[in-house]
Amino acid sequence: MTAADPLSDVAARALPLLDLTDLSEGCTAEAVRGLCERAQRHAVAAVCVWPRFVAQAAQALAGSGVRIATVVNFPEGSEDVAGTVAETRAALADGADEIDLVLPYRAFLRGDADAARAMVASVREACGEKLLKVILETGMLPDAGTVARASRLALEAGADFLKTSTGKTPVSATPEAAEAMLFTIRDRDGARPVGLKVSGGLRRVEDAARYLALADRIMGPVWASPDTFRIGASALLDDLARAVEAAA
Ligand SMILES: O=C[C@H](O)COP(=O)(O)O
Repeated sequence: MTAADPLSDVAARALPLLDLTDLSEGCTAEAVRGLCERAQRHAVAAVCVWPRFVAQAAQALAGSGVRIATVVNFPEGSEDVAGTVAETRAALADGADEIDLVLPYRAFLRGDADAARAMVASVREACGEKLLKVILETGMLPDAGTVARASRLALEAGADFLKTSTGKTPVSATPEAAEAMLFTIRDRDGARPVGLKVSGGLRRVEDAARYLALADRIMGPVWASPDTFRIGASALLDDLARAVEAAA
């Protein structure tokens, strides 16, 4: 994917990679019903909803191929391990396929890497075979070197995906952070497949194009698939759908 690719091609490629998200404070069962309908209509990768809506989404999307993601230790990253593990187990029991865990990034920044590692390892264990994405909250990390260190910690503790942001801080995904995460994924030891989810503040098809181009450049043009690359967004679907429809 390059800057010269038509936006309709970008959008067609991005739709099956989308984690269609509603993590708004005032989210309602009615909003989740609409979210699930749109997710199914556009065959996105997953919906990402608050834990209290997982059972509803799992029921609405049963047999559709759209996966159910939810968030734990979200958005502050400061819950305790036992509570976060309990939250994870409850979400899985309700039908979650994927857990998006906020790294205790404040502890990590204070130098308490052990606390951050223990959280990821404990939730990894609770997840079993289910997908674990670890949100680094890169907008709160001071530089690319710190993003790379947090990425390595999360991968070593068992993350299946690195994810940039909660969407709740002033700075969300940036190309610089995504690049540092992709380099860490590419250069890690071991053959276990690992993916990247860019999230937070992505609104336009051009945003998707920028991150897909980055993934293609660093990981190669056939790497990005729903198993390795997701775009988490609450307000991107309409622009993607418009671009696809405009070309039809
Ligand atoms: O996990 C994804 C983010 O919460 C979505 O952020 P957004 O509302 O800025 O798209």
